[in-house]
Amino acid sequence: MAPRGLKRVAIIGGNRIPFARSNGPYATASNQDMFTAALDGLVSRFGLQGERLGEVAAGAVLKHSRDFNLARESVLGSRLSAETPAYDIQQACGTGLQAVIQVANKVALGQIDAGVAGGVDTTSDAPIGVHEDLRAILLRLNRTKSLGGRLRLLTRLRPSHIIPDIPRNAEPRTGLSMGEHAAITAKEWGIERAEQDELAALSHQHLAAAYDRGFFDDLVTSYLGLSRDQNLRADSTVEKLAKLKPVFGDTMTAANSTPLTDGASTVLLANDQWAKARRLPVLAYLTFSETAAVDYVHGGEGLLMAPAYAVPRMLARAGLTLQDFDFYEIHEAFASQVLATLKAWQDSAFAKERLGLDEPLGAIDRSKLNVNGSSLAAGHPFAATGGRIVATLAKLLNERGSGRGLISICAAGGQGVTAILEK
Ligand SMILES: CC(=O)CC(=O)SCCNC(=O)CCNC(=O)[C@H](O)C(C)(C)COP(=O)(O)OP(=O)(O)OC[C@H]1O[C@@H](n2cnc3c(N)ncnc32)[C@H](O)[C@@H]1OP(=O)(O)O
Repeated sequence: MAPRGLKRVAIIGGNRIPFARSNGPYATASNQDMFTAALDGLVSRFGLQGERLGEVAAGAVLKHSRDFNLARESVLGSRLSAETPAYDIQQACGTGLQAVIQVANKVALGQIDAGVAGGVDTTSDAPIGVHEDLRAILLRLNRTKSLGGRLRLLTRLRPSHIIPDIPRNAEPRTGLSMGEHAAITAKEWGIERAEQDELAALSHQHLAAAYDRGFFDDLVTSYLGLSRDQNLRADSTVEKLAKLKPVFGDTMTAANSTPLTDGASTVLLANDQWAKARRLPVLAYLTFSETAAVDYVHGGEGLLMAPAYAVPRMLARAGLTLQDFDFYEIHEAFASQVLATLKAWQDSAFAKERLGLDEPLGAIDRSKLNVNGSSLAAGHPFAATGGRIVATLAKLLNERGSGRGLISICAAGGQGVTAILEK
């Protein structure tokens, strides 16, 4: 069955709650609480009360088993029509952008007219598991009918069984944390401490300026007493950041690494006709996307370097160069990871040996990079970052009146999700 023709995918806008530092103001909020708040804020913003949308696609990187379909439960908790289908996806920190791409593809194919994509995460309410042996006993206990059998099982309980299984911010195949992996890449690419601190300080200064000029007034809904991203420190300067001690490798600190964060974001996507019928202006269009993965286990590539591969493939398909953009939104998992990616794109050997290209992609105009701040300042609630970036870039393009923006997000598991927005 062939589709009848592709439709343009319009980004109508986004809504998110301010991002909070882990174990801060959202410590008692669940993923479902936060995502419902972000979704319901989107409903208010765009008059979607009672609307039956094509679908809601969203996800969380860290999820309790009770949230087997977080997106659907959040729809039922929101003022969208209860007849809106919803499902969860997960691609680590690429989740939010991948959700946008999923919904966009269905809009493009004419399978749905409009949908919401989003993501949420909380490291304050991480899903703690129980000891494997205790789990086995509890499962058997649930199946055993006789009192004697149950009592016999209970005698197998040991004090060590109360040790919880807490999810680690680490790669299962290497045992190394994201920060430790990023530190290896930073060393390989010779990324200096000073340039990392400069990028981090700029992220804070840009985000603070954007809040001050009201840029986020129609993108961020106050929640649980927060009206701005809690991690934001407008007074961040390279001099202050230079004083912090390294936490990963020799150059990465708490300021040039993202903090553990809680938060949620949503984006409304639609075809032109749907938007026009509701008199909703289009901010920008999603025109291309690409996902890549690298073999960081055996292939000698850095864990967070997959966007360095996804972007050239996407540019080739779009017939564009790296310089053909007005804005670059490169997720700041770590300052060193952004800088390593930019350096790789300028490197002749990387172009030839890793990308199979004759020439490197070249440098970008750094004044176009993360102009309203990014994850180092806003924080990084893993699955919520993609929605934050898409909504921010769409609004930037709308403000400019025309242009093109590149989104690049690295993800755990050696993956990268990228996209192009145009006005
Ligand atoms: C997951 C994916 O798929 C892909 C990705 O995105 S990978 C990224 C995933 N994210 C991560 O791995 C999170 C990494 N971050 C962490 O683990 C932790 O935040 C961390 C270990 C880096 C730091 O944790 P911490 O020590 O609790 O940080 P915190 O106490 O806030 O800060 C340490 C110090 O730096 C200071 N500091 C932090 N930012 C600052 C700033 N902008 N200006 C001035 N000082 C600052 C703090 O004030 C604090 O100072 P004191 O010790 O004097 O109080």
